[in-house]
Amino acid sequence: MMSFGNQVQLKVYQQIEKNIIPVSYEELEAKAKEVLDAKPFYYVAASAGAEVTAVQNNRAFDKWQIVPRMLCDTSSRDLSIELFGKKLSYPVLLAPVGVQSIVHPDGELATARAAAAMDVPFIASTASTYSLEKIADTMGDSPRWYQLYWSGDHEVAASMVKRAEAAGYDAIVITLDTSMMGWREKDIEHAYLPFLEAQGIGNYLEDPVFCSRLACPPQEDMQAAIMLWASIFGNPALTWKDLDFIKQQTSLPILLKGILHPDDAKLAVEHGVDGIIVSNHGGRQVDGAIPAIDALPDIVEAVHGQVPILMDSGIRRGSDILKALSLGAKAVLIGRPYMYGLALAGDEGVKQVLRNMIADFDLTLALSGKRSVQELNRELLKKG
Ligand SMILES: Cc1cc2nc3c(=O)[nH]c(=O)nc-3n(C[C@H](O)[C@H](O)[C@H](O)COP(=O)(O)O)c2cc1C
Ligand SMILES: O=C(O)C(=O)c1ccccc1
Repeated sequence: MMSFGNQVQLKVYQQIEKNIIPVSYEELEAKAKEVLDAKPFYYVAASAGAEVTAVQNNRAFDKWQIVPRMLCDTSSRDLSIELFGKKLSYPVLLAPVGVQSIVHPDGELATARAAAAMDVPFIASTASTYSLEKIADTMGDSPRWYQLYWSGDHEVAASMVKRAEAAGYDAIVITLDTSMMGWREKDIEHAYLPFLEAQGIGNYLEDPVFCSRLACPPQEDMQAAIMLWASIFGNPALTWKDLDFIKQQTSLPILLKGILHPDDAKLAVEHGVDGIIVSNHGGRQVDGAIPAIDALPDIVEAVHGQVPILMDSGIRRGSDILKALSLGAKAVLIGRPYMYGLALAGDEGVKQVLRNMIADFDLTLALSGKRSVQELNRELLKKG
């Protein structure tokens, strides 16, 4: 009986399928730094302020220690989960990341191809270089979710959601933590804001409502389109009451991304959302914010299993996934690791990052004495 994890190991050992990119996260990042120009590299790698939260996102996992169990017959394992009535092969999704063409010309299209090949859902960003329809077209029936940046122009937000539903996306993720960009020192020093270029707003440029707000087609006056984008991108005036508006636009499940406070998690449930993503945006928004893995346990407790809770920010290896799931997350999202895979080797690179991370998780699960994601709980962990 050979598990997913063992198969991946064996293939690499036998050189049938060589790793074309580094395996370790640290080397992956170092290699991406070599091949990318400084501006796009730091746009991806850097975070807000002194990057305390970004560093803590990773370190905070070390506090939790796995206490493996023995003699549990882990010869066959099931990594699948069910979310919103659909089976997913793994408890892993690709986090929404905007402007992906800054690291690879195929951008989100390459990521979408890799996601489909690996049967891992891709959460396409509102701020994608390629339109949400073009992304969907590369994915066949493979699972995909859509991430909404709820713009100051409600009709544009509604249009995005309706387009996503028409293009076969399975869920809507509303990101709440980025009503404006955080204070990112590297990007300010570099005077680099990729969404102030045409490639950054590709998905908006194909939105009929967005274009209807322009005096002429965007191709004739790109500067005007970019200025319009900048004026409507974020919406710091939103409140919980506004959620009803989006709910009325779609029958898809709605998740809120960027929840860190247990009281907000309770409010989310009270307002009828279908899921929560615990996240601090990879440390890119509020420097000094609580690491996502530290916010997770209190939120799990506050929500009492009423809706699924996912998490991201700092997932780098299989053991991180195991810890997050043992603390009550239903699934995790990964961000920067796959962006480096994309930068280094396009869709093949994204595939390999996913394959390695899932193989590592599968082996860590087995060696901890567990056969399935359902068997994971807090009893497997000790707080060190
Ligand atoms: C370059 C970059 C762009 C991002 N763009 C978006 C976005 O468009 N929408 C969104 O909800 N989150 C965005 N995020 C945040 C990710 O979805 C995710 O929360 C974060 O990357 C997870 O942390 P990790 O990178 O430590 O895995 C972005 C992150 C990065 C690194
Ligand atoms: O950079 C980000 O973190 C992000 O969320 C974003 C927002 C708008 C455009 C591109 C990326």
